[in-house]
Amino acid sequence: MTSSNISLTQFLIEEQRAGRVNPQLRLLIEVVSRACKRISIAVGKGALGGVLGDAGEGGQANINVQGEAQKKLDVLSNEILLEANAWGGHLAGLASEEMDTSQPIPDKYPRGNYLLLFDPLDGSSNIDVNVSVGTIFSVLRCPEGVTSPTDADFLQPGTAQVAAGYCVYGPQTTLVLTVGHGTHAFTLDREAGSFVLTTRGMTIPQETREFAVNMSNQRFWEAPMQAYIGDLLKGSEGPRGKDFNMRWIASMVADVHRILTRGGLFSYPLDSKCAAKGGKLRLMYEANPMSFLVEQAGGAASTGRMRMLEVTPSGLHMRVPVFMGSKAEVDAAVGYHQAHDAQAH
Ligand SMILES: O=P(O)(O)OC[C@H]1O[C@](O)(COP(=O)(O)O)[C@@H](O)[C@@H]1O
Ligand SMILES: [Mg+2]
Ligand SMILES: [Mg+2]
Repeated sequence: MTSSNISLTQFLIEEQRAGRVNPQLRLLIEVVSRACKRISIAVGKGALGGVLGDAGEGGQANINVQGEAQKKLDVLSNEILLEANAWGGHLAGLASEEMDTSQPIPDKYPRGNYLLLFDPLDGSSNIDVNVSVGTIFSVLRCPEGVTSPTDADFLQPGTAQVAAGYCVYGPQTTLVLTVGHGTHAFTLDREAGSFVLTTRGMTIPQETREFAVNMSNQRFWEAPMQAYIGDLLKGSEGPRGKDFNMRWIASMVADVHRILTRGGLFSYPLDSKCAAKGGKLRLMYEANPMSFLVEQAGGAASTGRMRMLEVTPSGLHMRVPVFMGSKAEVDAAVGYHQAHDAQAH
């Protein structure tokens, strides 16, 4: 990454002058980035901050709306994002992977025009073992005339997003952002306390020799996924004619960050364990914001059967199969699904 002297604040002012963000959206992104700084500090303290381990009392785990045991840092990150965004006047409502329903901004605060959705801490299983985790966020417009939004107001396709981003808490804390005009990376200068633009216009190579998937689920996958990965594993001796490498961090933010940096395919396909739920990853908090960032960097994102950003959400916590990254490789994976479905009819 090349360093610049442009802070996130300066970048957003430039974007505002160019007419690509308005003052309310600029404030929203600033507030989210400040919350990410606070989460980064909490993650960095680890055991010293008493933030590791499961949330809950008396040995009883807290189970969230996803049916998953919450980590202390899941709860803390959620609270940091809620608290930071409640009173600024830039939002009409918020929704989080960790909350059952959306929350309108309380009456005592001014309301803005935007809806914010987030996965406060992605890759929770990696928190306790000191492997990168992150925050993912998506911004939608509040429908015209709605002053107190309900869940239904959030059910907009990914194409309606006005901004999306993630912050990965790894060896460096990096915020990656799109407002619909390219995907840009900002690295946290820990001493100065500000995010500095380090890559303007991230670009994902079209071709790749690297894929990311949880291989332990192989026997639970659908036939087209079995066929696709089977051919990748045959390498130079198979129909793809080249050897592939595999990486799986099990933090979507970290896996997608690698792909935005050097290319690759990220996949969490449908499997028989998660089929009843529709998939593992969440459309509104994970798949849509990441798909927007990946498309803005020249990549592609699909469910395997349709463009991710065109999926009509049926619920706030809807889950979907995910394929994203280098365009030629996403197209290849989609091709296996199309061929299978065509044969089945
Ligand atoms: O443990 P698995 O099945 O490999 O799943 C890993 C995936 O689950 C996730 O951790 C889900 O996100 P949360 O940690 O926010 O629930 C993704 O980040 C990651 O890609
Ligand atoms: Mg997640
Ligand atoms: Mg999470």
